[in-house]
Amino acid sequence: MTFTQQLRDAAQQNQSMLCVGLDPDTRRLPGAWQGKPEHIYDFCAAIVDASADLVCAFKPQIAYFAADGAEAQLERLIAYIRQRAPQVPVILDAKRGDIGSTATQYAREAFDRYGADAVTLSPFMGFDSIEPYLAYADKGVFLLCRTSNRGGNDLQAQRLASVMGQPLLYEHVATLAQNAWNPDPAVRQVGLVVGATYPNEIARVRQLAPDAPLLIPGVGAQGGDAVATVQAGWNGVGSVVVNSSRAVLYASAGADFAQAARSVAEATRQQLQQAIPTEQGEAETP
Ligand SMILES: O=c1ccn([C@@H]2O[C@H](COP(=O)(O)O)[C@@H](O)[C@H]2O)c(=O)[nH]1
Repeated sequence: MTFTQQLRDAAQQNQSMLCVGLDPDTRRLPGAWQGKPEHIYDFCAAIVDASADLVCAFKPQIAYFAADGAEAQLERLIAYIRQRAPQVPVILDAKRGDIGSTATQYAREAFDRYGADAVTLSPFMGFDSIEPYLAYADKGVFLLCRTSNRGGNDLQAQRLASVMGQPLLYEHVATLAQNAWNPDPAVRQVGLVVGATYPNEIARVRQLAPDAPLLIPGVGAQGGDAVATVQAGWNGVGSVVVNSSRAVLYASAGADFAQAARSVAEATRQQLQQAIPTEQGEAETP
């Protein structure tokens, strides 16, 4: 099954556009686990248990595991998600980008070692840095397009004088993902990352890439507007995957952390679903 289909099925089954981000900061682990990297897996597995029926994807951020030498726990966690929630795809947030020979190794890391279903990539080094990932036909990639941080403007909002129509850089990335960098439109392996903090840009990206899956971080801790995000990104065709990490993970620092995480995830899921334009409200979640 293709990644896009897997995403659609999970969204449909759980009636959800919510992706829970797994960003385990050891300083914020609950109770006796605080400051103990050996409990990263336990914490994330409890979050998975608490939210598996509420999400369309999980997104582990590799930095939080690698910084503590916890890669083995990340492998274990993804294997656990497979077993606990086989219908829910895993997007490895690694933001890789390198020449083809090195990208081949990064692709092996994401897909063979960790068993992720998709990975985030920087498009900065061009199509040959993306190609090794596309060789895995059933996997997906999300290219950084208009990121959620303010500094994203430094490059992504620059106008490209050399390209016909003079688009902004992020618009050019969206157009590439929709066309030239999307070798098999039927499979649609290439999605885009757009920040929930920039709804106008989400709408523009959706216009340029109507059927690309959009991974949209920035609701919750970064203050992005969940309703505006769905209104901008939803067209009934391309998947909308809205990530929230810290707001869910650290909803409580106490023994009730998993229940509190579930409550926030459930409220966010509902808010996103209710924002689907009414004439399509009962339609299949793409
Ligand atoms: O533009 C981007 C791209 C990726 N991220 C990642 O998403 C989560 C957001 O975490 P929150 O706690 O919900 O703010 C995090 O892993 C980032 O690395 C992003 O925020 N913006």
